[in-house]
Amino acid sequence: MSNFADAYRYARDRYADIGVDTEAAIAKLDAVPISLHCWQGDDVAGFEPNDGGLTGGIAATGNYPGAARTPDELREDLEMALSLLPGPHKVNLHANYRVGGSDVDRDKIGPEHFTYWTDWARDQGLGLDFNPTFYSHPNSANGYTLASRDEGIRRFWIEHGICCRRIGRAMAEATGQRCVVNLWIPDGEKEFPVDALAPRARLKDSLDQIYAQKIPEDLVLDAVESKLFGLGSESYVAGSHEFYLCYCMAHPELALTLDLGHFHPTESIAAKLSALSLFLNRLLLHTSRPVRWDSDHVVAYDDSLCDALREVVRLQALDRIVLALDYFDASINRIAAWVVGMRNTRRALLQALLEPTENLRQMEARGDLAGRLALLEALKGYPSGIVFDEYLRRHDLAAGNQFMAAIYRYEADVLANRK
Ligand SMILES: C[C@H](O)[C@H](O)[C@@H](O)C(=O)CO
Ligand SMILES: [Mn+2]
Repeated sequence: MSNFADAYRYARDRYADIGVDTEAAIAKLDAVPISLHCWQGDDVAGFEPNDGGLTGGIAATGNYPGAARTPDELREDLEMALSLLPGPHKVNLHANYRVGGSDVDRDKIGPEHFTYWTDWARDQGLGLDFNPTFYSHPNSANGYTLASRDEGIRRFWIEHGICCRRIGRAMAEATGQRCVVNLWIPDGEKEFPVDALAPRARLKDSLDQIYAQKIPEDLVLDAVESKLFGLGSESYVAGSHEFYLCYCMAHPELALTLDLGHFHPTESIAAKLSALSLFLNRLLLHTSRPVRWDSDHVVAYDDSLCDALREVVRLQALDRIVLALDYFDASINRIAAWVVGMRNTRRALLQALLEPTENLRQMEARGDLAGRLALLEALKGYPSGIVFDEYLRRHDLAAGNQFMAAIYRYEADVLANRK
């Protein structure tokens, strides 16, 4: 028997001793689709003519060579990354990644501008998620979109939001998988405004118009994403956590999006989930990693990620909390950024599925807090990594960082030619 098989047998038995079935955990893990964000592949540039570069208070720092420049190159890079990833995936697109339709602006885009992606996704057996793009456009230049005091600007962006839900529905119908349409706007200011209410009242009215048309939830799940600050909106964003939390309470068909980089560094997303899940039907987690600010670093296998996914599993909420990656690191090979971040996210989910949660709950209920502590601390030394390696092996994927060999080859053969 191989060392790997021996190692997995050992790990399986260790977990069995504490009442955890590693086979069941692997099966659950392999059923959870996680959304891979296209915008890591080209530094959030998109394919529209755009002299103004990336705006909206977000930044992709670094200039590692080989970023995708065309839809074909981005699709090729996505396929390369997906070939190194186990489990089901969706690809997350933004509206400014449309192909064709240069004669129309974002307030008039339609499903016909995304057939390049829907045809591809259907052939690849992938689901698609979608995002309206409320930045990197002349009509977002003054920092406001759906909360703008300029009614012409606000109308333009309301129409864009309505178009994008229609496109999301078409993506679901084309792929046979529900499309999550996540709305995030950059609207905000460097200094706290005297009238902080009016932009939020306008945002509420804009959202009411965008979500007026009901779309069956098996086709589209609408999500709204809060933020604490952005570059140039350090003191105030209209779409704050409180705003969207209240909006979702009033519109229970919506999902609230929590981006792990969108809160104060001391805030725990994990600690929020149980309270939110009592009142909201749906949540969307953007796995990201802030370093000092919302710096969108590649997701690391760290406490913030592991705690959040452990809570999702403890809440038995994998059917109600959707997972999507969101970061953009332009300082390293972008395929490696996708693979590291996605493997870490799935590995953290597996670790959560390998917890003897019911056993721990019973200890807690009978007041055996020492026993709970002892088991939780012991779990930190259990071989979840060996179980993940077995999961990779079952997908014909090498363990550890061996995937880098293929990425180095791809860089030499493909990326290096993008001059
Ligand atoms: C590109 C995404 O829409 C964006 O990253 C958003 O999800 C966000 O987190 C902005 O800070
Ligand atoms: Mn996000």
